[in-house]
Amino acid sequence: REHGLPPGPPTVPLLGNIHVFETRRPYLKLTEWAKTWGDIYSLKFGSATGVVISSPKLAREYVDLHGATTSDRPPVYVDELISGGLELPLTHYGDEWRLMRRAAHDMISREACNRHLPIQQAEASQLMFDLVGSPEKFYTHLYRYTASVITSVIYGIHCNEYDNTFVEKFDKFTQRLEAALMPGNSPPVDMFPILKYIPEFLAPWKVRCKEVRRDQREIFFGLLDLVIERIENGKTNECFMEYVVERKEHYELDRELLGYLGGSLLQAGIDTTAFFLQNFILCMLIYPHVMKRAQEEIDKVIGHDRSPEFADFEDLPYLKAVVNEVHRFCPTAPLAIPHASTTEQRMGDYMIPKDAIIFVNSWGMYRHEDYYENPDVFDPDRYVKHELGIKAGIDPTGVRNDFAFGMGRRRCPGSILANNSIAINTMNLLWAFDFKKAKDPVTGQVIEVSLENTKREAILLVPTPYKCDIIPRSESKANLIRAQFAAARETFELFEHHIIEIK
Ligand code: HEM
Repeated sequence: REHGLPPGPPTVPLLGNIHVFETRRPYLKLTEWAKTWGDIYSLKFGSATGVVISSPKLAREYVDLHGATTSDRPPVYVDELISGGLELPLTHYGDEWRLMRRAAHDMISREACNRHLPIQQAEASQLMFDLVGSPEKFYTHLYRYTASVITSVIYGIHCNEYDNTFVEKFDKFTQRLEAALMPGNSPPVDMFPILKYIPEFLAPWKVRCKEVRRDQREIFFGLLDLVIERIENGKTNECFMEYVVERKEHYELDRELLGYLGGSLLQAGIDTTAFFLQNFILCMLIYPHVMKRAQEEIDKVIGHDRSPEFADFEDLPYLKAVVNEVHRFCPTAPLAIPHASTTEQRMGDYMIPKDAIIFVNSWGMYRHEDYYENPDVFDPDRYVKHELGIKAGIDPTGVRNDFAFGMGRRRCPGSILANNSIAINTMNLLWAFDFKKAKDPVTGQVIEVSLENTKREAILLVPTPYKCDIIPRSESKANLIRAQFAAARETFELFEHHIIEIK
Protein backbone atom coordinates (compact mmCIF):
# COMPACT_ATOMS: atom_id res chain seq x y z
CA ARG A 1 0.00 0.00 0.00
CA GLU A 2 1.51 3.28 -1.12
CA HIS A 3 2.30 6.05 1.32
CA GLY A 4 -0.55 8.56 1.70
CA LEU A 5 -3.39 6.11 1.08
CA PRO A 6 -6.05 5.57 3.76
CA PRO A 7 -5.21 2.50 5.89
CA GLY A 8 -6.76 -0.89 5.14
CA PRO A 9 -6.50 -4.65 5.58
CA PRO A 10 -2.93 -6.00 5.34
CA THR A 11 -1.78 -6.79 1.81
CA VAL A 12 0.29 -9.63 0.34
CA PRO A 13 2.80 -9.18 -2.51
CA LEU A 14 1.38 -8.98 -6.04
CA LEU A 15 -2.23 -9.66 -5.04
CA GLY A 16 -2.69 -6.92 -2.47
CA ASN A 17 -6.12 -7.74 -1.00
CA ILE A 18 -7.53 -9.69 -3.96
CA HIS A 19 -7.28 -13.00 -2.09
CA VAL A 20 -9.56 -11.77 0.72
CA PHE A 21 -12.04 -9.77 -1.41
CA GLU A 22 -15.41 -11.51 -1.57
CA THR A 23 -17.19 -11.44 -4.90
CA ARG A 24 -20.43 -13.09 -3.73
CA ARG A 25 -21.69 -10.49 -1.25
CA PRO A 26 -18.93 -7.88 -1.29
CA TYR A 27 -20.99 -5.26 0.59
CA LEU A 28 -21.02 -7.43 3.74
CA LYS A 29 -17.23 -7.81 3.85
CA LEU A 30 -16.66 -4.14 2.96
CA THR A 31 -19.00 -3.10 5.80
CA GLU A 32 -17.30 -5.47 8.26
CA TRP A 33 -13.88 -4.03 7.33
CA ALA A 34 -15.23 -0.49 7.84
CA LYS A 35 -15.69 -1.37 11.53
CA THR A 36 -11.95 -2.04 11.80
CA TRP A 37 -10.46 0.38 9.26
CA GLY A 38 -12.89 3.27 9.49
CA ASP A 39 -15.33 5.23 7.31
CA ILE A 40 -12.68 5.57 4.61
CA TYR A 41 -10.11 2.85 3.96
CA SER A 42 -8.20 1.48 1.00
CA LEU A 43 -7.78 -1.87 -0.69
CA LYS A 44 -5.17 -3.03 -3.18
CA PHE A 45 -6.13 -5.13 -6.19
CA GLY A 46 -2.75 -5.94 -7.70
CA SER A 47 -1.39 -2.50 -8.57
CA ALA A 48 -4.89 -0.93 -8.65
CA THR A 49 -6.29 0.92 -5.64
CA GLY A 50 -9.79 0.78 -4.17
CA VAL A 51 -11.16 3.33 -1.72
CA VAL A 52 -14.22 2.39 0.34
CA ILE A 53 -16.42 5.15 1.76
CA SER A 54 -18.98 4.09 4.36
CA SER A 55 -20.21 7.27 6.05
CA PRO A 56 -22.74 9.81 4.74
CA LYS A 57 -20.52 12.74 5.72
CA LEU A 58 -17.46 11.46 3.85
CA ALA A 59 -19.54 10.36 0.85
CA ARG A 60 -20.85 13.90 0.54
CA GLU A 61 -17.40 15.43 0.95
CA TYR A 62 -15.51 13.03 -1.33
CA VAL A 63 -18.08 12.11 -3.97
CA ASP A 64 -20.88 14.71 -4.08
CA LEU A 65 -18.60 17.73 -3.64
CA HIS A 66 -15.77 16.34 -5.82
CA GLY A 67 -18.04 15.35 -8.70
CA ALA A 68 -15.64 16.70 -11.33
CA THR A 69 -12.95 14.19 -10.32
CA THR A 70 -14.87 11.19 -8.94
CA SER A 71 -17.35 10.48 -11.73
CA ASP A 72 -15.49 8.06 -13.95
CA ARG A 73 -16.13 4.31 -13.93
CA PRO A 74 -13.39 1.71 -13.49
CA PRO A 75 -12.53 -0.24 -16.66
CA VAL A 76 -14.71 -3.32 -17.19
CA TYR A 77 -13.16 -5.28 -20.05
CA VAL A 78 -16.10 -7.68 -20.28
CA ASP A 79 -18.45 -4.72 -20.82
CA GLU A 80 -16.11 -3.37 -23.49
CA LEU A 81 -16.41 -6.70 -25.32
CA ILE A 82 -20.20 -6.64 -24.97
CA SER A 83 -21.22 -3.01 -25.54
CA GLY A 84 -17.99 -1.33 -26.60
CA GLY A 85 -18.23 0.58 -23.30
CA LEU A 86 -21.44 2.31 -24.40
CA GLU A 87 -23.85 1.07 -21.72
CA LEU A 88 -24.52 4.32 -19.90
CA PRO A 89 -24.08 3.03 -16.32
CA LEU A 90 -20.56 1.78 -17.17
CA THR A 91 -19.50 4.38 -19.76
CA HIS A 92 -16.34 6.34 -18.96
CA TYR A 93 -16.78 9.94 -17.86
CA GLY A 94 -16.32 11.64 -21.23
CA ASP A 95 -18.16 13.00 -24.25
CA GLU A 96 -20.23 9.90 -24.96
CA TRP A 97 -21.44 9.78 -21.35
CA ARG A 98 -22.24 13.51 -21.36
CA LEU A 99 -24.25 13.32 -24.60
CA MET A 100 -26.30 10.31 -23.52
CA ARG A 101 -26.86 11.63 -20.02
CA ARG A 102 -27.99 15.05 -21.32
CA ALA A 103 -30.59 13.44 -23.59
CA ALA A 104 -31.71 11.04 -20.82
CA HIS A 105 -32.30 13.99 -18.54
CA ASP A 106 -34.98 15.31 -20.89
CA MET A 107 -36.95 12.09 -20.44
CA ILE A 108 -36.63 11.53 -16.74
CA SER A 109 -36.56 15.03 -15.29
CA ARG A 110 -39.30 15.82 -12.76
CA GLU A 111 -41.33 17.74 -15.35
CA ALA A 112 -41.07 14.96 -17.95
CA CYS A 113 -42.00 12.35 -15.32
CA ASN A 114 -45.29 14.15 -14.63
CA ARG A 115 -46.19 13.40 -18.25
CA HIS A 116 -45.48 9.68 -17.70
CA LEU A 117 -47.87 9.40 -14.73
CA PRO A 118 -50.95 8.35 -16.79
CA ILE A 119 -49.13 5.35 -18.27
CA GLN A 120 -47.71 4.39 -14.85
CA GLN A 121 -51.21 4.57 -13.38
CA ALA A 122 -52.68 2.53 -16.25
CA GLU A 123 -49.93 -0.09 -15.96
CA ALA A 124 -50.56 -0.26 -12.20
CA SER A 125 -54.22 -1.00 -12.93
CA GLN A 126 -53.10 -3.90 -15.16
CA LEU A 127 -50.76 -5.12 -12.39
CA MET A 128 -53.66 -5.17 -9.89
CA PHE A 129 -55.86 -6.92 -12.47
CA ASP A 130 -53.17 -9.54 -13.15
CA LEU A 131 -52.73 -10.13 -9.41
CA VAL A 132 -56.47 -10.71 -8.97
CA GLY A 133 -56.46 -13.19 -11.88
CA SER A 134 -53.24 -15.17 -11.26
CA PRO A 135 -51.69 -14.13 -7.93
CA GLU A 136 -49.23 -17.04 -7.98
CA LYS A 137 -47.41 -15.36 -10.89
CA PHE A 138 -46.80 -12.15 -8.92
CA TYR A 139 -43.07 -12.21 -9.63
CA THR A 140 -43.47 -12.00 -13.37
CA HIS A 141 -46.47 -9.65 -13.09
CA LEU A 142 -44.24 -7.15 -11.25
CA TYR A 143 -41.53 -7.56 -13.86
CA ARG A 144 -44.04 -7.05 -16.68
CA TYR A 145 -45.23 -3.87 -14.98
CA THR A 146 -41.79 -2.26 -14.79
CA ALA A 147 -40.84 -3.50 -18.27
CA SER A 148 -43.98 -2.10 -19.85
CA VAL A 149 -43.64 1.29 -18.15
CA ILE A 150 -40.10 1.62 -19.51
CA THR A 151 -40.88 0.33 -23.02
CA SER A 152 -43.92 2.64 -23.21
CA VAL A 153 -42.07 5.73 -22.02
CA ILE A 154 -38.92 5.11 -24.08
CA TYR A 155 -40.13 3.32 -27.20
CA GLY A 156 -43.90 3.91 -27.09
CA ILE A 157 -44.60 0.18 -26.79
CA HIS A 158 -46.97 -1.43 -24.28
CA CYS A 159 -46.14 -5.01 -23.23
CA ASN A 160 -49.30 -6.73 -22.07
CA GLU A 161 -47.90 -10.13 -21.08
CA TYR A 162 -44.78 -11.77 -19.67
CA ASP A 163 -44.93 -15.41 -20.82
CA ASN A 164 -43.50 -16.07 -24.30
CA THR A 165 -43.19 -12.39 -25.16
CA PHE A 166 -40.50 -9.75 -25.48
CA VAL A 167 -40.63 -9.24 -21.69
CA GLU A 168 -39.67 -12.83 -20.90
CA LYS A 169 -37.01 -12.76 -23.61
CA PHE A 170 -35.56 -9.57 -22.16
CA ASP A 171 -35.63 -10.91 -18.58
CA LYS A 172 -33.71 -14.02 -19.65
CA PHE A 173 -31.30 -11.92 -21.69
CA THR A 174 -30.63 -9.64 -18.70
CA GLN A 175 -29.81 -12.66 -16.54
CA ARG A 176 -27.25 -13.79 -19.13
CA LEU A 177 -25.80 -10.27 -19.30
CA GLU A 178 -25.47 -10.10 -15.50
CA ALA A 179 -23.88 -13.54 -15.41
CA ALA A 180 -21.33 -12.43 -18.01
CA LEU A 181 -20.54 -9.28 -15.99
CA MET A 182 -20.43 -11.05 -12.62
CA PRO A 183 -16.95 -10.93 -11.08
CA GLY A 184 -15.62 -14.47 -10.91
CA ASN A 185 -17.29 -15.61 -14.15
CA SER A 186 -14.30 -14.41 -16.18
CA PRO A 187 -10.64 -14.09 -15.18
CA PRO A 188 -9.66 -10.83 -13.40
CA VAL A 189 -8.74 -9.11 -16.68
CA ASP A 190 -9.18 -5.60 -15.29
CA MET A 191 -6.51 -6.23 -12.66
CA PHE A 192 -4.19 -8.25 -14.89
CA PRO A 193 -4.69 -6.79 -18.42
CA ILE A 194 -2.32 -9.37 -19.91
CA LEU A 195 -5.24 -11.84 -19.62
CA LYS A 196 -6.98 -9.93 -22.45
CA TYR A 197 -4.68 -11.68 -24.87
CA ILE A 198 -5.84 -15.22 -24.05
CA PRO A 199 -7.04 -16.55 -27.41
CA GLU A 200 -10.74 -17.14 -27.81
CA PHE A 201 -10.43 -20.93 -28.15
CA LEU A 202 -9.02 -21.01 -24.60
CA ALA A 203 -11.49 -18.47 -23.23
CA PRO A 204 -15.17 -19.57 -23.28
CA TRP A 205 -16.03 -16.33 -21.43
CA LYS A 206 -15.01 -14.36 -24.52
CA VAL A 207 -17.35 -16.43 -26.67
CA ARG A 208 -20.15 -15.81 -24.15
CA CYS A 209 -19.51 -12.06 -24.36
CA LYS A 210 -19.74 -12.18 -28.17
CA GLU A 211 -23.09 -13.95 -27.99
CA VAL A 212 -24.43 -11.51 -25.41
CA ARG A 213 -23.24 -8.60 -27.60
CA ARG A 214 -25.06 -10.01 -30.62
CA ASP A 215 -28.30 -10.47 -28.67
CA GLN A 216 -28.07 -7.09 -26.98
CA ARG A 217 -27.58 -5.26 -30.26
CA GLU A 218 -30.46 -7.16 -31.81
CA ILE A 219 -32.74 -5.94 -28.99
CA PHE A 220 -31.45 -2.35 -28.72
CA PHE A 221 -31.24 -1.61 -32.44
CA GLY A 222 -34.39 -3.61 -33.26
CA LEU A 223 -36.35 -1.32 -30.93
CA LEU A 224 -34.64 1.77 -32.33
CA ASP A 225 -35.62 0.70 -35.87
CA LEU A 226 -39.26 0.28 -34.84
CA VAL A 227 -39.24 3.89 -33.66
CA ILE A 228 -37.60 5.14 -36.86
CA GLU A 229 -40.09 3.19 -38.94
CA ARG A 230 -42.98 4.72 -36.99
CA ILE A 231 -41.65 8.22 -37.60
CA GLU A 232 -41.29 7.46 -41.32
CA ASN A 233 -44.87 6.15 -41.45
CA GLY A 234 -46.22 9.16 -39.57
CA LYS A 235 -47.52 6.92 -36.74
CA THR A 236 -45.80 8.58 -33.81
CA ASN A 237 -47.03 8.47 -30.21
CA GLU A 238 -44.64 11.02 -28.65
CA CYS A 239 -42.41 8.55 -26.83
CA PHE A 240 -38.92 9.57 -25.71
CA MET A 241 -36.91 7.91 -28.50
CA GLU A 242 -39.08 9.51 -31.20
CA TYR A 243 -38.35 12.86 -29.64
CA VAL A 244 -34.59 12.21 -29.54
CA VAL A 245 -34.37 10.64 -33.02
CA GLU A 246 -36.18 13.66 -34.49
CA ARG A 247 -33.66 15.96 -32.74
CA LYS A 248 -30.57 13.81 -33.07
CA GLU A 249 -28.49 16.67 -34.49
CA HIS A 250 -29.38 18.85 -31.51
CA TYR A 251 -28.43 16.05 -29.13
CA GLU A 252 -25.34 15.16 -31.24
CA LEU A 253 -26.23 11.46 -31.13
CA ASP A 254 -25.29 9.12 -33.99
CA ARG A 255 -27.01 5.76 -34.57
CA GLU A 256 -24.64 3.92 -32.23
CA LEU A 257 -25.27 6.30 -29.32
CA LEU A 258 -29.04 6.40 -30.02
CA GLY A 259 -29.18 2.60 -29.80
CA TYR A 260 -27.26 2.47 -26.52
CA LEU A 261 -29.08 5.45 -24.99
CA GLY A 262 -32.50 3.80 -25.28
CA GLY A 263 -31.07 0.37 -24.49
CA SER A 264 -29.23 1.57 -21.38
CA LEU A 265 -32.39 3.12 -19.94
CA LEU A 266 -34.27 -0.08 -20.71
CA GLN A 267 -31.56 -2.19 -19.08
CA ALA A 268 -31.15 0.03 -16.01
CA GLY A 269 -34.81 0.80 -15.39
CA ILE A 270 -36.61 -2.55 -15.43
CA ASP A 271 -34.88 -4.91 -12.96
CA THR A 272 -34.17 -2.28 -10.34
CA THR A 273 -37.77 -1.13 -9.84
CA ALA A 274 -39.09 -4.72 -10.01
CA PHE A 275 -36.58 -5.84 -7.37
CA PHE A 276 -37.65 -3.02 -5.06
CA LEU A 277 -41.30 -4.10 -5.32
CA GLN A 278 -40.38 -7.78 -4.83
CA ASN A 279 -38.38 -6.80 -1.71
CA PHE A 280 -41.28 -4.63 -0.51
CA ILE A 281 -43.73 -7.55 -0.63
CA LEU A 282 -41.15 -9.78 1.08
CA CYS A 283 -40.88 -7.26 3.93
CA MET A 284 -44.70 -7.20 4.23
CA LEU A 285 -44.68 -11.00 4.63
CA ILE A 286 -42.00 -10.94 7.28
CA TYR A 287 -43.38 -7.94 9.18
CA PRO A 288 -47.21 -8.29 9.02
CA HIS A 289 -47.70 -5.68 11.77
CA VAL A 290 -46.09 -3.10 9.45
CA MET A 291 -48.40 -4.10 6.59
CA LYS A 292 -51.45 -3.83 8.87
CA ARG A 293 -50.51 -0.37 10.10
CA ALA A 294 -49.87 0.90 6.57
CA GLN A 295 -53.23 -0.52 5.46
CA GLU A 296 -55.00 1.20 8.34
CA GLU A 297 -53.47 4.50 7.24
CA ILE A 298 -54.50 3.91 3.60
CA ASP A 299 -58.04 2.96 4.63
CA LYS A 300 -58.36 6.13 6.68
CA VAL A 301 -57.06 8.48 3.96
CA ILE A 302 -58.41 6.80 0.81
CA GLY A 303 -61.24 4.57 2.01
CA HIS A 304 -62.62 1.57 0.13
CA ASP A 305 -64.70 3.13 -2.64
CA ARG A 306 -61.89 4.36 -4.85
CA SER A 307 -58.33 3.16 -5.49
CA PRO A 308 -55.28 5.29 -4.61
CA GLU A 309 -53.98 7.93 -7.01
CA PHE A 310 -50.45 9.28 -7.24
CA ALA A 311 -51.23 12.48 -5.28
CA ASP A 312 -52.45 10.43 -2.27
CA PHE A 313 -48.90 9.32 -1.45
CA GLU A 314 -48.10 12.70 0.12
CA ASP A 315 -50.89 12.11 2.67
CA LEU A 316 -49.53 8.73 3.78
CA PRO A 317 -46.57 9.46 6.09
CA TYR A 318 -46.37 5.94 7.50
CA LEU A 319 -46.31 4.30 4.06
CA LYS A 320 -43.60 6.77 3.03
CA ALA A 321 -41.63 5.70 6.10
CA VAL A 322 -42.08 2.03 5.10
CA VAL A 323 -40.77 2.76 1.58
CA ASN A 324 -37.72 4.57 3.02
CA GLU A 325 -37.09 1.66 5.37
CA VAL A 326 -37.28 -0.91 2.55
CA HIS A 327 -34.70 1.15 0.62
CA ARG A 328 -32.53 1.30 3.75
CA PHE A 329 -32.91 -2.35 4.70
CA CYS A 330 -32.65 -3.86 1.20
CA PRO A 331 -30.87 -1.31 -1.03
CA THR A 332 -31.27 -2.65 -4.56
CA ALA A 333 -27.64 -1.82 -5.43
CA PRO A 334 -25.82 -2.12 -2.07
CA LEU A 335 -22.55 -0.75 -3.47
CA ALA A 336 -24.19 1.45 -6.11
CA ILE A 337 -21.91 1.16 -9.17
CA PRO A 338 -18.25 1.85 -8.36
CA HIS A 339 -16.98 5.30 -9.36
CA ALA A 340 -13.37 6.05 -10.36
CA SER A 341 -11.14 9.09 -9.88
CA THR A 342 -9.80 11.03 -12.85
CA THR A 343 -6.95 12.86 -11.07
CA GLU A 344 -4.74 12.45 -8.04
CA GLN A 345 -6.45 14.33 -5.25
CA ARG A 346 -5.89 15.21 -1.62
CA MET A 347 -8.91 14.30 0.47
CA GLY A 348 -8.53 15.18 4.15
CA ASP A 349 -5.34 13.54 5.38
CA TYR A 350 -5.05 11.22 2.39
CA MET A 351 -3.83 11.30 -1.19
CA ILE A 352 -6.21 9.38 -3.50
CA PRO A 353 -4.45 8.38 -6.73
CA LYS A 354 -5.80 8.83 -10.26
CA ASP A 355 -7.84 5.80 -11.44
CA ALA A 356 -8.70 4.70 -7.91
CA ILE A 357 -11.91 2.64 -7.74
CA ILE A 358 -14.29 4.40 -5.36
CA PHE A 359 -16.83 2.17 -3.64
CA VAL A 360 -19.72 4.19 -2.26
CA ASN A 361 -20.87 1.67 0.32
CA SER A 362 -24.62 2.41 0.53
CA TRP A 363 -25.16 -0.77 2.56
CA GLY A 364 -22.58 0.37 5.12
CA MET A 365 -23.97 3.92 5.25
CA TYR A 366 -27.52 2.66 5.82
CA ARG A 367 -26.29 0.34 8.61
CA HIS A 368 -23.98 2.88 10.28
CA GLU A 369 -24.45 2.61 14.05
CA ASP A 370 -23.45 6.23 14.68
CA TYR A 371 -26.42 7.36 12.59
CA TYR A 372 -29.14 4.71 12.87
CA GLU A 373 -30.57 3.22 16.08
CA ASN A 374 -30.46 -0.61 15.87
CA PRO A 375 -29.59 -0.49 12.16
CA ASP A 376 -30.05 -4.25 11.71
CA VAL A 377 -33.71 -4.04 12.76
CA PHE A 378 -36.48 -3.33 10.19
CA ASP A 379 -38.26 -0.39 11.80
CA PRO A 380 -40.14 2.14 9.60
CA ASP A 381 -40.87 4.17 12.74
CA ARG A 382 -37.34 5.57 12.61
CA TYR A 383 -38.55 7.64 9.61
CA VAL A 384 -41.68 8.73 11.50
CA LYS A 385 -39.55 9.99 14.39
CA HIS A 386 -36.96 11.72 12.16
CA GLU A 387 -37.42 12.52 8.48
CA LEU A 388 -33.94 11.13 7.76
CA GLY A 389 -34.45 8.07 9.95
CA ILE A 390 -31.42 8.92 12.10
CA LYS A 391 -30.97 9.22 15.86
CA ALA A 392 -32.06 12.52 17.42
CA GLY A 393 -29.26 15.07 17.87
CA ILE A 394 -26.93 13.52 15.27
CA ASP A 395 -25.19 15.84 12.78
CA PRO A 396 -27.22 15.12 9.60
CA THR A 397 -24.53 16.36 7.17
CA GLY A 398 -24.61 14.13 4.11
CA VAL A 399 -27.49 11.92 5.29
CA ARG A 400 -30.16 11.33 2.64
CA ASN A 401 -33.07 8.95 2.29
CA ASP A 402 -31.99 8.06 -1.22
CA PHE A 403 -28.51 6.52 -0.92
CA ALA A 404 -30.14 3.61 -2.77
CA PHE A 405 -29.85 5.74 -5.94
CA GLY A 406 -26.11 6.43 -5.60
CA MET A 407 -24.11 9.66 -5.36
CA GLY A 408 -22.55 12.57 -7.20
CA ARG A 409 -22.77 13.10 -10.95
CA ARG A 410 -23.39 9.40 -11.60
CA ARG A 411 -26.42 9.36 -9.30
CA CYS A 412 -29.32 7.43 -10.84
CA PRO A 413 -31.04 9.64 -13.44
CA GLY A 414 -34.18 7.43 -13.26
CA SER A 415 -34.91 7.99 -9.58
CA ILE A 416 -37.99 10.19 -10.12
CA LEU A 417 -39.56 7.75 -12.57
CA ALA A 418 -38.73 4.88 -10.18
CA ASN A 419 -40.08 6.70 -7.12
CA ASN A 420 -43.34 7.50 -8.92
CA SER A 421 -43.77 3.81 -9.77
CA ILE A 422 -42.97 2.86 -6.19
CA ALA A 423 -45.46 5.36 -4.77
CA ILE A 424 -48.31 4.31 -7.09
CA ASN A 425 -47.77 0.59 -6.60
CA THR A 426 -47.06 0.36 -2.88
CA MET A 427 -50.31 2.29 -2.22
CA ASN A 428 -52.32 0.17 -4.63
CA LEU A 429 -50.87 -3.15 -3.47
CA LEU A 430 -51.70 -2.53 0.18
CA TRP A 431 -55.09 -0.96 -0.58
CA ALA A 432 -56.10 -3.95 -2.70
CA PHE A 433 -54.50 -7.03 -1.15
CA ASP A 434 -53.42 -8.86 1.99
CA PHE A 435 -50.03 -10.54 1.62
CA LYS A 436 -49.55 -13.71 3.65
CA LYS A 437 -46.93 -16.43 3.86
CA ALA A 438 -48.06 -19.34 1.70
CA LYS A 439 -48.81 -22.79 3.13
CA ASP A 440 -47.44 -26.04 1.77
CA PRO A 441 -50.42 -27.67 -0.03
CA VAL A 442 -49.42 -31.13 1.21
CA THR A 443 -48.33 -30.57 4.82
CA GLY A 444 -50.28 -27.39 5.52
CA GLN A 445 -47.12 -25.95 7.10
CA VAL A 446 -46.36 -22.24 6.62
CA ILE A 447 -43.57 -21.74 4.06
CA GLU A 448 -41.03 -19.48 5.73
CA VAL A 449 -39.38 -16.66 3.76
CA SER A 450 -36.24 -14.74 4.54
CA LEU A 451 -34.41 -11.62 3.45
CA GLU A 452 -31.16 -13.59 3.56
CA ASN A 453 -32.44 -15.54 0.63
CA THR A 454 -31.04 -13.48 -2.23
CA LYS A 455 -29.37 -14.28 -5.50
CA ARG A 456 -27.26 -12.35 -8.05
CA GLU A 457 -25.93 -10.67 -4.92
CA ALA A 458 -22.69 -9.27 -6.29
CA ILE A 459 -24.33 -6.48 -8.25
CA LEU A 460 -27.97 -6.24 -7.20
CA LEU A 461 -29.93 -7.51 -4.20
CA VAL A 462 -32.51 -9.74 -5.80
CA PRO A 463 -34.93 -11.78 -3.72
CA THR A 464 -34.99 -15.38 -4.92
CA PRO A 465 -38.53 -16.17 -6.11
CA TYR A 466 -40.60 -16.94 -3.02
CA LYS A 467 -44.12 -18.18 -2.39
CA CYS A 468 -46.78 -15.79 -1.16
CA ASP A 469 -50.58 -15.76 -0.83
CA ILE A 470 -52.09 -12.60 -2.33
CA ILE A 471 -55.73 -12.18 -1.36
CA PRO A 472 -58.02 -9.31 -2.48
CA ARG A 473 -59.17 -7.48 0.64
CA SER A 474 -62.80 -7.55 -0.56
CA GLU A 475 -64.88 -8.59 -3.58
CA SER A 476 -65.90 -4.96 -4.17
CA LYS A 477 -62.21 -4.00 -4.46
CA ALA A 478 -61.63 -6.85 -6.94
CA ASN A 479 -64.59 -5.54 -8.99
CA LEU A 480 -63.25 -2.00 -8.91
CA ILE A 481 -59.87 -3.29 -10.12
CA ARG A 482 -61.54 -5.07 -13.07
CA ALA A 483 -63.45 -1.92 -14.01
CA GLN A 484 -60.35 0.26 -13.80
CA PHE A 485 -58.36 -2.09 -15.98
CA ALA A 486 -61.11 -1.94 -18.62
CA ALA A 487 -61.03 1.87 -18.43
CA ALA A 488 -57.23 1.89 -18.88
CA ARG A 489 -57.60 0.52 -22.43
CA GLU A 490 -57.79 4.05 -23.77
CA THR A 491 -54.34 4.87 -22.37
CA PHE A 492 -52.80 1.60 -23.60
CA GLU A 493 -54.08 2.02 -27.16
CA LEU A 494 -51.60 4.82 -27.77
CA PHE A 495 -48.77 2.37 -27.11
CA GLU A 496 -49.96 -0.72 -28.91
CA HIS A 497 -48.63 -0.26 -32.44
CA HIS A 498 -45.94 -2.88 -32.20
CA ILE A 499 -47.12 -5.52 -29.78
CA ILE A 500 -47.19 -8.17 -32.47
CA GLU A 501 -43.84 -7.28 -33.98
CA ILE A 502 -41.81 -7.45 -30.79
CA LYS A 503 -43.26 -10.73 -29.52
C1 HEM B 1 -35.71 1.44 -7.54
C2 HEM B 1 -35.22 1.70 -8.73
C3 HEM B 1 -33.79 2.09 -9.00
C4 HEM B 1 -32.68 2.03 -8.20
C5 HEM B 1 -32.59 1.54 -6.76
C6 HEM B 1 -31.56 2.52 -8.98
C7 HEM B 1 -30.27 2.63 -8.49
C8 HEM B 1 -29.20 3.10 -9.23
C9 HEM B 1 -27.84 3.24 -8.73
C10 HEM B 1 -27.39 2.87 -7.34
C11 HEM B 1 -27.08 3.71 -9.75
C12 HEM B 1 -25.59 4.02 -9.69
C13 HEM B 1 -25.37 5.40 -9.11
C14 HEM B 1 -23.92 5.76 -8.87
O1 HEM B 1 -23.06 5.35 -9.62
O2 HEM B 1 -23.62 6.46 -7.88
C15 HEM B 1 -27.94 3.89 -10.90
C16 HEM B 1 -27.52 4.35 -12.12
C17 HEM B 1 -28.35 4.47 -13.22
N1 HEM B 1 -29.71 4.28 -13.26
FE1 HEM B 1 -30.88 3.70 -11.73
N2 HEM B 1 -32.01 2.87 -10.23
C18 HEM B 1 -33.37 2.63 -10.29
C19 HEM B 1 -34.21 2.88 -11.36
C20 HEM B 1 -33.81 3.41 -12.57
C21 HEM B 1 -34.70 3.73 -13.68
C22 HEM B 1 -36.23 3.59 -13.65
C23 HEM B 1 -33.91 4.18 -14.72
C24 HEM B 1 -34.27 4.65 -16.11
C25 HEM B 1 -35.40 4.67 -16.66
C26 HEM B 1 -32.53 4.13 -14.25
C27 HEM B 1 -31.45 4.49 -15.00
C28 HEM B 1 -30.14 4.53 -14.54
C29 HEM B 1 -29.00 4.89 -15.38
C30 HEM B 1 -29.04 5.24 -16.87
C31 HEM B 1 -27.87 4.85 -14.54
C32 HEM B 1 -26.43 5.16 -14.92
C33 HEM B 1 -26.11 6.61 -14.62
C34 HEM B 1 -24.67 6.99 -14.93
O3 HEM B 1 -23.79 6.15 -14.82
O4 HEM B 1 -24.45 8.16 -15.26
N3 HEM B 1 -32.51 3.67 -12.95
N4 HEM B 1 -29.24 3.52 -10.55
